[in-house]
Amino acid sequence: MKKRLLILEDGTVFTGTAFGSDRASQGEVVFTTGMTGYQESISDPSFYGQIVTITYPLVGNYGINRDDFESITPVIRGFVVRELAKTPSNFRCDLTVDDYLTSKDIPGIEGIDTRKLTRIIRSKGSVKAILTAADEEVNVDDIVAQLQATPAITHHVREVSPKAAYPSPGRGKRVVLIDFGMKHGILRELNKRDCDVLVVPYNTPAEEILAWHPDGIMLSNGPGNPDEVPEGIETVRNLIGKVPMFGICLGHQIFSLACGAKSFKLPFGHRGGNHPVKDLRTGRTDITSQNHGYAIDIDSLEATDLELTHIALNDSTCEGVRHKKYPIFTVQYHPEASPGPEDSNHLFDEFIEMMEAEAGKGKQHA
Ligand SMILES: NC(=O)CC[C@H](N)C(=O)O
Repeated sequence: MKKRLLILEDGTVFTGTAFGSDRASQGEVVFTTGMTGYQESISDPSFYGQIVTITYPLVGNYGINRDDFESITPVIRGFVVRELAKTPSNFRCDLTVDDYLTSKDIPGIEGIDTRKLTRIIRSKGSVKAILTAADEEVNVDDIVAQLQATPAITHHVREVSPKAAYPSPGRGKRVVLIDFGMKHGILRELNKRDCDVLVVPYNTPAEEILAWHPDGIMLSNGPGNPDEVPEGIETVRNLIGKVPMFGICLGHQIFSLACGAKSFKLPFGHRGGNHPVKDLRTGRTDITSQNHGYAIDIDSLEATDLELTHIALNDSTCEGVRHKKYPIFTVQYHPEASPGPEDSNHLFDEFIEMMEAEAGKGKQHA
């Protein structure tokens, strides 16, 4: 068994056992509190550039299966667990996490104190780290200096958004889905409702989108800082008021920025399948799936046409908004919830109803 090190920019060194790829890797370490759903997390493009640690102590016990991927190519920089199951047992299991990560050239480390790691992230905030072999030549001071000098990764969305548009046909509502690094779950939910979906790259101009005569626009999740997606913000700004919209996570942030709101980086993010969110209009609390490091500043909504609709009950940050004049709503959490609870799945039905209501208005005017 090969030894591997996880070295943090504050100088903390964790020594564990290597699995997955043999290469060294660098990224921002983030923790997620989901007790299951590691396959969906590994393949969620919103984790681009990040080393993911799971707080639940045993990971991999049902293996990797054919059906639960959220994207074709996983883009995490590393995977950190307390204990990795070597002999998964599940009727859907195709291969082990170790074999899967090896095939995708992603390094992992197991046998480290993931609680300690999580407490460091919670108290220090965003932490850069490197995963490397435990050789004699490793000079921790040099690595720490290198980590501290490395600028944060930018342009995440460009790396994960498709290069060209493609259809996912249906007979129902025509939806243009702007893919900022989409989880497949979003497409799955639209397909389930028979939507005629056209998936387009993040930098598709508004005129091109409108030329498809969509009934609605879906803004996907995606990685990185929403302020670094000016093309997306511009496109969305030019679509407001022209067609109903529904946004999720990065899509929610980009829409809010397009309306004049501001975003900020959360101290350590919201990641997991157990985050309570309150709908301020109904008083109902949903348990939600989340994966975000940024949030929209609630105070900045005042100068916009947006109404705050949802808040996180753990830290009272913004979890959803609605446009005061146009049929547009967006949420910071994941109603497509893979992995996670399905409490908020009804939002996709509301999107369909919103498109139907808008189409009805068009007929009355005709
Ligand atoms: N899942 C997402 O879309 C994440 C949005 C954004 N990248 C954030 O971290 O806040």
